[in-house]
Amino acid sequence: MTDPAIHKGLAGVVVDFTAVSKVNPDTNSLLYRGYPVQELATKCSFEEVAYLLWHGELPDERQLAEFETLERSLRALDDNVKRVIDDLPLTAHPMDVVRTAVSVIGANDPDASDSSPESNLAKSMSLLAKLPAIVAYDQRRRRDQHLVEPRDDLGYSANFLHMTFGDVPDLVVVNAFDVSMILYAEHSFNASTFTARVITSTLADLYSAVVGAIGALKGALHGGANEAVMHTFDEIGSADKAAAWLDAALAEKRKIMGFGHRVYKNGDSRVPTMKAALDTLIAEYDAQDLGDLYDALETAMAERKNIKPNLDYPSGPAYRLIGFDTEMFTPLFVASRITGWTAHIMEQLGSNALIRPLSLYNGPDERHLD
Ligand SMILES: CC(=O)SCCNC(=O)CCNC(=O)[C@H](O)C(C)(C)COP(=O)(O)OP(=O)(O)OC[C@H]1O[C@@H](n2cnc3c(N)ncnc32)[C@H](O)[C@@H]1OP(=O)(O)O
Ligand SMILES: O=C([O-])CC(=O)C(=O)O
Repeated sequence: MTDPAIHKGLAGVVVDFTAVSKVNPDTNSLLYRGYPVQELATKCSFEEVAYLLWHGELPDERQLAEFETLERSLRALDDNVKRVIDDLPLTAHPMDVVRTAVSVIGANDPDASDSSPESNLAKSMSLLAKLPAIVAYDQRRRRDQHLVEPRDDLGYSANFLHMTFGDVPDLVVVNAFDVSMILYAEHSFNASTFTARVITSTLADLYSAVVGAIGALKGALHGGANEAVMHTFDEIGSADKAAAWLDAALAEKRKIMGFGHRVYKNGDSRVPTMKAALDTLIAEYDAQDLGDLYDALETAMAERKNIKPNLDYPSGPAYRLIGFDTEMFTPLFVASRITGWTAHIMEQLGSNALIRPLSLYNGPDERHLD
């Protein structure tokens, strides 16, 4: 009997249907519930996109107003969550802080194990509303600054920046941030979403699935790359050093963070939109040096490896310009991706099958104790 084929990393394996999003590398497109993400990024708010991902349709005026009112009412952090964050050392990575905070919220929810669609939607909304407060609180405590309370007269992104920096930046900055939130929201069966679906498939609760997804997103091959891109930029220093730096890095067989993708082999569909948002920030902050470095590394990588940037490449420098510390970048991804993760958790539960693949044993032959 021949051995079954092994699909290392599940590359190329189709494991289920999804109606949440469609990633098409042939047309270099990404649809959320049928809508091109570029159109959503220019015409919709992050709140409308969250509604779309959860409900399958964009909200009408009344539905959006209700959604916004509810989201704004849930933004404040409970004291028990703040206390747990306060007790975590500053040596803890912010992703560990977010992961722990979500776990605490879950442990304090008396309805944690109610997996009805209504309850899971309510939990998803609560996490969507609270994640900005968690990220902002952690960013501020690392800067020895006090908590800034949420404002319910502001939209999601403006309030997120207000809670982080103590004021609302120019509209161009809020818009660029909102675009990044929309682009990061959903991407089919990526590693963190698949993790959430695996955990959900055991009938564990939504919080457990989200905590697991945060763990999967932390890695540098996935969400952690937006932070790693900035470390690369800091290591290189300036545009004129990019090509030599890249040659040395490739000679050492290093992976260049923010480049390459498991599904897209000819460029990430989201990059042009995020690069345009980055360009508005470069103009706003008069940061052409950063833009030059971005272009120089991208060009050198294309020449040497013909590998294109993924979404983390423009997002990292955008978050730097907005003012976030580098290690806060992946938690920003969490704040956005909570929408996609929870949409998939609800979809998985809607037609569940335990996810349990097979493996081919290659250990010692059967043997026995004397
Ligand atoms: C939002 C996101 O999560 S997007 C992904 C973010 N992650 C990163 O930016 C990390 C850097 N990129 C990578 O490590 C990879 O491109 C991945 C993990 C994203 C995709 O990996 P895979 O689909 O497994 O591709 P794989 O690693 O097999 O790459 C194919 C070839 O391209 C090379 N390659 C791919 N990406 C890179 C890179 N960023 N730097 C250098 N070489 C690369 C590989 O070394 C390999 O070369 P080889 O055939 O000579 O061995
Ligand atoms: O799809 C992937 O493998 C990774 C990615 O781009 C994402 O999760 O946004």
